[in-house]
Amino acid sequence: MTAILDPEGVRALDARLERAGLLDLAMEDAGRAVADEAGRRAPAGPVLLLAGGGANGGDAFVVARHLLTLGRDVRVLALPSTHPLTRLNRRRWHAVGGHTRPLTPAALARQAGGAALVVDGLLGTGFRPPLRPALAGVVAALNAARSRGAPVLAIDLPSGLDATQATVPEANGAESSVQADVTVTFAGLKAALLFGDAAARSGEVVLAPLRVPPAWVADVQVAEQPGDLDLAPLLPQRTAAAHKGMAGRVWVVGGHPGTTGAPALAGLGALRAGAGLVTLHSAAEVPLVTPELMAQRHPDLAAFLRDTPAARRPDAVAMGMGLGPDAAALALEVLGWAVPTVLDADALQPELAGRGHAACLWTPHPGEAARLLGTSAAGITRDPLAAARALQDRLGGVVVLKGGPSVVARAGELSVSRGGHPGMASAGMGDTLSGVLAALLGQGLGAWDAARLGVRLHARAGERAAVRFGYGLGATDVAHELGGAWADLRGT
Ligand SMILES: NC(=O)C1=CN([C@@H]2O[C@H](COP(=O)(O)OP(=O)(O)OC[C@H]3O[C@@H](n4cnc5c(N)ncnc54)[C@H](O)[C@@H]3O)[C@@H](O)[C@H]2O)[C@@H](O)CC1
Ligand SMILES: Nc1ncnc2c1ncn2[C@@H]1O[C@H](COP(=O)(O)OP(=O)(O)O)[C@@H](O)[C@H]1O
Repeated sequence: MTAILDPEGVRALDARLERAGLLDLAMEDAGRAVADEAGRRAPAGPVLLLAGGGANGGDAFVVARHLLTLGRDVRVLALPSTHPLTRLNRRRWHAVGGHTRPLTPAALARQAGGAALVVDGLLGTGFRPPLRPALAGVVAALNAARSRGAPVLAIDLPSGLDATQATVPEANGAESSVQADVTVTFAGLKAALLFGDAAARSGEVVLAPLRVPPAWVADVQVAEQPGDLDLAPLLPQRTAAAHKGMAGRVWVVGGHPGTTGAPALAGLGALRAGAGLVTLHSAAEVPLVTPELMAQRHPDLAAFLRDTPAARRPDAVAMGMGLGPDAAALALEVLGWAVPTVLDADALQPELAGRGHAACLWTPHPGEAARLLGTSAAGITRDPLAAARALQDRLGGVVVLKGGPSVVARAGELSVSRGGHPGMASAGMGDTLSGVLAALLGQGLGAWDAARLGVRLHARAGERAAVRFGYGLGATDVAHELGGAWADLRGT
């Protein structure tokens, strides 16, 4: 399980390290991890380090000392600092024979010329946008050096990114953040390293754990990112005596004239994620994508749902895909059954807020999330963790805010998925996910576990299918890889 930290959490962790007399050692650990990565990335040639005034700059001085003691050609350009540990590590750097020159855009441009690697230790989690103009010139000079061929390694976070934001802060059209090739981050991931344009600025992300009790990090995390090893135990198990009635009866309620493919894709997702019996209920004629699915057309879908006796209700429902304008009323009918239910697409309506139950799983993409919260999609994607928290507050149950990566939220807890493929940005992909989630609910998982496992299975299936289809990936291709994704997780 990997922690996701925000600046407040980092400050709390720092305070705890300080009380324990371990902060100096944490900076030493951090700098050593960066020096190791720098050695791997650039085994020979000069290394240029840029040190800012805060602890991020202190890390840079530790890196410089370690590389120097390994016999490397090391140059340091630094801003003045009042930070005690940064000053301490600057003295240690000088004590081993190192030199420091003042950091200016011109000095950077000169020194970066022959560098095998430039290490960005200007700003980390302590940075608050907007970037001051004096540093904007340095950031621009660093990006220019990179475009002339010098690879850039960022310490903790590329300078100029706000650790909590998926967007790159703006600064009057000037370069506002560093473009890194690799970022070595400490103790836990930061949201900026995971989401949106900010993540694209970070390059490859390497996590360097600090040697502290894991509970110290868990105590301050804002979210977690489970690994496949964490999720594998959630996979439903069957004995040889299993029969279809034990593997979950799933209903898909969706489709409307003109949007009949969506429920079919959800049905396929449910089938491939192990549902024993999948029935599509629709007001329209749904295409038969595979004969294992049963499809029932109801001229009056509302009456059919209303008249379904408790004994005939399924183990789980996925509803909303292509369901059309009556979706909210139909959803209210199904919510009254208190059966585990995935609400997607047209069933994601603001009037359903507060009408759900604990076994509801809401699966908005950013556009639907914006409709539910009365905000813009840009507002949602800027801070997906905050958006997922707000959606869960509003809707209750469990929320999957879809994206690459998706965020799963339940009361007081956030989980960020990993993996997937940009080829999954294609129509119908979310319909398949709804089916997967309903299948897991139908096999007895709770909404939180079904969401975390289902999102990962779907993402893994996408990774597998992308090997063949790349950006031409279709939702059915992903559905057909679900069995392989399941086997991958079981084999971890
Ligand atoms: N607990 C942890 O996770 C650890 C964190 N460490 C390092 O500590 C860093 C955080 O250190 P700090 O809190 O000192 O903060 P930073 O070093 O990230 O930033 C503070 C510096 O940025 C400047 N600054 C802030 N806003 C600015 C703006 N708008 N324009 C220009 N300059 C601005 C400040 O004047 C100050 O010099 C982390 O990113 C990481 O590199 C490591 O030392 C190891 C332990
Ligand atoms: N770039 C990406 N990386 C990983 N997964 C992605 C990416 N883009 C989309 N996805 C996944 O694909 C699905 C898209 O869902 P959605 O937008 O609801 O599609 P639709 O409404 O067409 O069915 C979500 O599960 C999302 O997490």
